[in-house]
Amino acid sequence: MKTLRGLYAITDSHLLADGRLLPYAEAALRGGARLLQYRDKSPEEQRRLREAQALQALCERYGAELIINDDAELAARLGVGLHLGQDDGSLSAARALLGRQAVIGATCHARLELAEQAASEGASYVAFGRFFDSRTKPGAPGADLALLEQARRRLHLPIVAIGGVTLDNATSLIAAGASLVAVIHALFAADSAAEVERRARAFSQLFEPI
Ligand SMILES: Cc1ncc(COP(=O)(O)OP(=O)(O)O)c(N)n1
Ligand SMILES: Cc1nc(C(=O)O)sc1CCOP(=O)(O)O
Ligand SMILES: [Mg+2]
Repeated sequence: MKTLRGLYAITDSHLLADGRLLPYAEAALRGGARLLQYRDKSPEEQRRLREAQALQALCERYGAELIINDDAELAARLGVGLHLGQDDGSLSAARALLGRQAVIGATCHARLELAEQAASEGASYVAFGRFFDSRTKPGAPGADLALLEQARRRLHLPIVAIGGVTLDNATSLIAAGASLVAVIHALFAADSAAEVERRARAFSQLFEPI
């Protein structure tokens, strides 16, 4: 399995509509994103399959991990990773379905006990959030930096920080213990693929030793 550290780019069906999904996702990968999550809530199975396959090919080209949001069957069909929220089905069942090597992540909001549970069920990483005001998910429960510090001490898994992450606040999350920062708006709400690449590179550089 690849090292789970760095920028975690998450697609958004509104920001990446009108032909932007693949060029903007590729720009994020070119800028150094290590994980790319396909997050599309639509019921259009055929389109979702086609898009996920195209993203899989891109991730392979750039040595990154593709993670499917919510949909264990699609992840199993492609043989890629999966992210599950608290209401998205059983993590143990997903681990059994996808096998030992798959990257499987779990949303833990601001609750360490959920992270410990996820770890015991075979999660590869745990995600905490929302740390800041989020344009994408304004109603997500809040989390703070003290939680990240506590999680770093208690858990032995990569920790993802999500929710309103920007180039201005990501350093505080990394310093508090985040192994990955997951970003939608501050990465993909951009006028060009070149700008997405510039932002992705800037996020990625925050993880480099000085
Ligand atoms: C990396 C990461 N962290 C958290 C989430 C949120 O998952 P969930 O609570 O299931 O909400 P939706 O994204 O499905 O709306 C995530 N997707 N990725
Ligand atoms: C999908 C998601 N989950 C969250 C959580 O707290 O679990 S916050 C969030 C949205 C992240 O998007 P942005 O970078 O635009 O804030
Ligand atoms: Mg979900």
